[in-house]
Amino acid sequence: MKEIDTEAVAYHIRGLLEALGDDPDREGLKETPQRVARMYEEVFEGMKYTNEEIAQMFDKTFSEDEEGGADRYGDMVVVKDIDIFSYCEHHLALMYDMKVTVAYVPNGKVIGLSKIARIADMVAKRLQLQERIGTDIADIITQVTGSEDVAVYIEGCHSCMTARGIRKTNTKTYTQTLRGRFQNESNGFMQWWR
Ligand SMILES: Nc1nc2c(ncn2[C@@H]2O[C@H](COP(=O)(O)OP(=O)(O)OP(=O)(O)O)[C@@H](O)[C@H]2O)c(=O)[nH]1
Ligand SMILES: [Zn+2]
Repeated sequence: MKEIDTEAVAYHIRGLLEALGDDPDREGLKETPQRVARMYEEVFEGMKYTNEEIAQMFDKTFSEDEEGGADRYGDMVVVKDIDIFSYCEHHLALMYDMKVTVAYVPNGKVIGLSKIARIADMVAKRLQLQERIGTDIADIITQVTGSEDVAVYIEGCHSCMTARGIRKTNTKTYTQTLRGRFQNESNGFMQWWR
């Protein structure tokens, strides 16, 4: 774990306000550097942790006996429409209206359902690519459950594409990460997408 240097963030936000030609000492901006630093500490919390540390943090699994032996039948667990926000690493711009669907086939251990949403939340709280949010979630689910059969489907809007640049306000991006048996048998998963 590493801390975010909030003092340095505040210092640089002040410099940014100056660079934009504004007066960081005027009434409305006086508190802004500290406020932004506190906000960044919250929205970039995931930058404090590696994927391994996030896996340890949310390693709440149950053995198959307790859960009725779902894995004996190769049953799939799907948690659908986890809503997240993230920030694109190219523009520091918001990714919004994002929904994540995670599926996996338990391999002796099932993970607490809320932990799947917590993992998605935490990896989104980084400077990200939509593609990498998917691979980060899949890596962590595999580490926690020991299952290689993981799929992650993400839809999202990128403000760097909607509010500026190409300005395609209705455009959504869809990404999928398919691991293990989902690479060959993804049909059963795909019916959960929408
Ligand atoms: N693959 C991927 N690309 C992204 C993501 N978020 C933003 N981008 C893209 O990153 C690219 C950066 O391109 P650049 O040409 O360096 O930046 P730019 O001049 O601002 O590009 P425009 O957005 O086309 O104006 C753009 O095409 C963005 O749309 C993401 O999550 N995944
Ligand atoms: Zn961007």
